[in-house]
Amino acid sequence: MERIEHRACFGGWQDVYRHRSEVLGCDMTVGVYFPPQAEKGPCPVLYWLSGLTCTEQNFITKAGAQRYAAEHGIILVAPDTSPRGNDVADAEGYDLGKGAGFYVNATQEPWAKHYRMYDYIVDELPAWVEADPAASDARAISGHSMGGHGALTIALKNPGRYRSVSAFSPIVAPSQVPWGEKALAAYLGPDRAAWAQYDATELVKSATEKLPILIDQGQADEFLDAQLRPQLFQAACEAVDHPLLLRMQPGYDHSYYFIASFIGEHIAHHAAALRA
Ligand SMILES: N[C@@H](CCC(=O)N[C@@H](CSC=O)C(=O)NCC(=O)O)C(=O)O
Repeated sequence: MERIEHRACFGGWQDVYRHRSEVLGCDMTVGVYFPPQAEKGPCPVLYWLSGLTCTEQNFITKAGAQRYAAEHGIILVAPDTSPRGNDVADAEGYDLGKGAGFYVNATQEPWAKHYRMYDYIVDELPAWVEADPAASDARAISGHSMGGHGALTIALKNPGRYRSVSAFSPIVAPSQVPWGEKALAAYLGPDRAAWAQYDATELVKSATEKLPILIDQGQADEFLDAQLRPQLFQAACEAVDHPLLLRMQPGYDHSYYFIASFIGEHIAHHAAALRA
């Protein structure tokens, strides 16, 4: 493990690490923000999953989350969005391959060898983070777009593992939209039954834990109707009485300006659960 960035930020430290991932079979970069409270004892951790085309840099440089993490004493962990390296498979286009891991364990060639982002986020990354005495095992998860899909599906599939979950502009029904159909077909094959295990709108129907979900969605989001379709998830939640607060925010698009505008409220939402 190597620390490759170390910058003072709101009384704490914004670091970036490179570490070996055995699950992914490559080196990975991860942004970790340590709030000032981490110098005095273990702090809870919010895992942030970024969207298509992102690395760890997008969130740590654009969201402005560190100010709120410092207020609430929360460690922020922002991993890269796919395996990386010259021997890792890739594809034309921004929505498949590197930068587009979709937080699944691929079963199809040429992806299966490295594209195991689900196991990386659920198991390997927390084990690495929590080996640091500054981090406790109280976890929350959030993300944006493809990362919102990751946060929702991972929380729904792992009852008891996360104290809270939220998402910005998530892909809530990947089996029903072009981004998801392309990625799930490539990574999991043509059998749509396999896709359901990574589709929040399907998973919520049988969720055993009623973890309240906070979603913010911009009404001026350029991907809203074609790729995101939050109403599909809202209807599924209503059908099974799963607690969901879906906030449609007038004027906001899909960008990090939107995330920066509401990240403080999301971190307060997570802090209430993590510090309860
Ligand atoms: N038009 C873009 C499409 C990629 C894009 O918008 N990526 C979003 C996430 S979309 C869903 O996962 C993003 O977070 N971009 C990084 C940023 O800093 O804004 C393109 O063609 O690249």
